[in-house]
Amino acid sequence: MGACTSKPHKPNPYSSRNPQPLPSHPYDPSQQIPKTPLTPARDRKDDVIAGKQSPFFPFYSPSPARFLKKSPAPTPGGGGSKSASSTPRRFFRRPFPPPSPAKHIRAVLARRQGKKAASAIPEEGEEEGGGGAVDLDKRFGFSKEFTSRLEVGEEVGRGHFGYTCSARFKKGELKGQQVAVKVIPKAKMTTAIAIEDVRREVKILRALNGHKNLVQYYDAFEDQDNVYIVMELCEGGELLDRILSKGGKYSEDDAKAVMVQILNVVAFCHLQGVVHRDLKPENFLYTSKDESSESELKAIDFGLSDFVRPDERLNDIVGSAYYVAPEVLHRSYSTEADVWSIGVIAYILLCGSRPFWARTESGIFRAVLKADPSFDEPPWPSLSTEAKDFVKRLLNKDPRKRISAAQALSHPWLRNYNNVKVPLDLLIFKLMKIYMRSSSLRKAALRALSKTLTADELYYLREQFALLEPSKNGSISLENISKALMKQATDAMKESRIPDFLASLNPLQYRRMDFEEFCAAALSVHQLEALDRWEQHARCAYELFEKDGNRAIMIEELASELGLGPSIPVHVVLHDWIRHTDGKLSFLGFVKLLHGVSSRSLAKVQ
Ligand SMILES: Nc1ncnc2c1ncn2[C@@H]1O[C@H](COP(=O)(O)OP(=O)(O)OP(=O)(O)O)[C@@H](O)[C@H]1O
Ligand SMILES: [Ca+2]
Ligand SMILES: [Ca+2]
Repeated sequence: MGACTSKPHKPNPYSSRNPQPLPSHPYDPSQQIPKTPLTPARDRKDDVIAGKQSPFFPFYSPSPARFLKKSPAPTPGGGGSKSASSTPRRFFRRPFPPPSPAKHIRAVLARRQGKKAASAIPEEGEEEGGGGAVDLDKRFGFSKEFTSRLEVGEEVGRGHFGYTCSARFKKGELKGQQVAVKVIPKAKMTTAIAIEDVRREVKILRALNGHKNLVQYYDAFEDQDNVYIVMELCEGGELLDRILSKGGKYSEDDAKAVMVQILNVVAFCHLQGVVHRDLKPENFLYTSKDESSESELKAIDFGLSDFVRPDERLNDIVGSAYYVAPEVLHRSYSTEADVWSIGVIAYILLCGSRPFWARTESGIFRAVLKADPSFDEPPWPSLSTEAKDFVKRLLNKDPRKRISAAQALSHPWLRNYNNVKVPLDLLIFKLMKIYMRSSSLRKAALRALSKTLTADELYYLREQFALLEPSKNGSISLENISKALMKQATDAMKESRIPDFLASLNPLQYRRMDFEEFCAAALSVHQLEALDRWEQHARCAYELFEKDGNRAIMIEELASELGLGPSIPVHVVLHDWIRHTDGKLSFLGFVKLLHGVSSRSLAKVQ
């Protein structure tokens, strides 16, 4: 057992001598999360230490989608919305309570603690170390020399899965170096999933080491009782505490400074094929307490993170309720889910309250799925149009319409802030892959659409094209793409199979692509569709297409383009899309063609 746990004044809350009290009725879906006033971190941590009733440990895990099936439960104080599409905010004269520590979704805890049903809920203390955990292999292959290498100091923080102490290397080349050690008790790892999570947390930290906004990883150790993750000590505290100390409101410039750092590290993770899945202000730490200095923000806690292949959708429900994206609740998501969480953080920074709030977990989920966050109440009317547009684009409920982290850094609200550099975005390669597999007809339609892009919209594409270092004649090939990716490669890219994905861009091996074609290939039709001016774009593009690309087509040709199988009566479905007079595409057909094969049928092809 690490020295951390033997400190008499800081008892280990994970020890069976100090069990977390269970909720009085774990089944009660309306169980209230206690109202959370402006709570300094110290108090809430002390609450846990003192063994008071914790709102963080609901032990029952009903299907997180169950709220979709039943009518919304009325919630006291008007916190729940009566109509599915109304935001609970409208029932409040005052803003929501200020942000407070986020709770993990029940399903996360249940899966990781091995609770299959309510009847499986153990008595207090039963879960600690024993039960089903006996035959689990809890060997990680980490060094066993923790106590000889490090001297442990004060506790500096804690979460559900671990607690963190300051420490110092006793010997070796890092001798004297102050570090942080996250201690994860093996007794808490009662399922294979929990063990795998810890294994992956270390693997990801190790692979991603080196980004300036990601906590630096030094080493991992283990003994009989714990896993120890040794990393850089961030002395400036959690972003959440900074938000609370500022009364929940940041100036736009202060919010930009936070956003740029968060987006930088998240864009980097996404390029590596890592999705964090638990982005919240508690999981960003400042390196120093000094607000005026160069204190940097660091992402921590990759405990729920995973590798995701470019074409893959994840399905396990993971995260913290206030920050969880709608598609996570629908069990089909990828890196865009992190961008949603960043949107929630941005909303909180700018106005001081949460965009989706209710007293119960199911109430929060309903709001996330159905409610539109308010941008009408103060201080929103006094904030810049760009700031509002930025937050709205992050909080688009459709992940295909949501902008990526790299795109967020090129949004007008941020693009001129402090020499922001737009990083390479995997999204362009995903879109290029679909483009290359499209028919010449769809390519022509996309080309027409790309000609309608405004200078503002072209900014991101220009930046991405420049990152691919085109040749002197202004074109790129597969080699440019692989070089640009290799420059950024870490071990994580292998895990997330990005090299395999690159092979799908093989047609570019034999030809080059100029900027004009690149725009057609890398533009996102779904994202453009989310803009107010979409109709204009599409009409204008259709006119251009009429001049250059429209031709009489066979219904079968269009059906195959759209991935419609022979069992579907294509004549009936597609009739509206073809002009009767000349057999060419109608406007509706043109728009359908722009969208191309639906992602579902594309997944089948792969
Ligand atoms: N490198 C660090 N430097 C300083 N403090 C840290 C560091 N890493 C973690 N902490 C503190 O410890 C707390 C818990 O760490 P972490 O979030 O990794 O644990 P967790 O159990 O996985 O949390 P969660 O409940 O969010 O899943 C952090 O919120 C932070 O206050
Ligand atoms: Ca955490
Ligand atoms: Ca965690």
